[in-house]
Amino acid sequence: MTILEKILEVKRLEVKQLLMEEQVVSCETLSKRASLFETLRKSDRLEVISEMKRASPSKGMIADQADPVTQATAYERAGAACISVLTDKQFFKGSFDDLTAVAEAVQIPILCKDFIIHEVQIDRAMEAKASVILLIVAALDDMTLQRLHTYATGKGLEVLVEVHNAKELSQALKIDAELIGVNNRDLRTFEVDLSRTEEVARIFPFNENRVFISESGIMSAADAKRVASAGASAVLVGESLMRSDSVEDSLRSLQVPRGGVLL
Ligand SMILES: O=C(O)c1ccccc1NCC(=O)[C@H](O)[C@H](O)COP(=O)(O)O
Repeated sequence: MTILEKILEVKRLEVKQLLMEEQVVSCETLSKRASLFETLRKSDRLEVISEMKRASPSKGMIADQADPVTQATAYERAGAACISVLTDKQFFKGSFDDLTAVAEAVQIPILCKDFIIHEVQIDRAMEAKASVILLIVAALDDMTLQRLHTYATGKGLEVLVEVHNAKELSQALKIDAELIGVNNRDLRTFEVDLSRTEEVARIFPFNENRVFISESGIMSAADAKRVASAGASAVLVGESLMRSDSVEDSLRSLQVPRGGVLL
């Protein structure tokens, strides 16, 4: 069984639990935050979606003592476009309390980074004050991807649709995703390869209705320049910022000029 399959098994149990508890209220209003899509579309530098990441299946413990609010406020001061908060407990040592604490401490968009397979998790993310959710194409069949995308956008949330190859990109394009992220990490083998971003960028139909984001494995300004010149508008960065002794300087060093297609 791959790690993704294991994670999804746990998520199915969490969904059952959430549906039984009937505690999640379906929120109809969103806290007012800037649109991540508009921020990325208008920017002429590579923007950073910086992640609160204590641990991961591939690296084990990364920063067990990290305080989400301290981390998030440093990210915001350094000009992050968005803060991604891992909310999964079992594999990433995150929580919805982390998400809410971060959302209450900063003004910028907040991404709920979890493995969403059901509407009730979208309600949970919204209740915890997320303004963006993640949908991973590899975790969903076409119909569920479409249904969850429609559900989330209908509630005013933005959706980052994560792909890993050309086939998944075509699935993301079919649902008119605006925020499309290429994960450089293979979620089945953990192998990280920035050439994933370059390969998908070659066939990415750049236009003003969608932005291209490079996710995972960005460790340096050189990595940032590499994916920016492939056409990325933003990078999603966790580990290297969590391990940095100077979070703000590290984040700023990734905000390189956009090298790709400016629309
Ligand atoms: O990070 C992992 O080990 C992992 C394993 C299985 C599924 C997802 C995983 N990570 C989620 C992410 O996408 C990353 O946290 C995010 O892109 C940041 O990556 P990095 O900068 O390499 O920490």
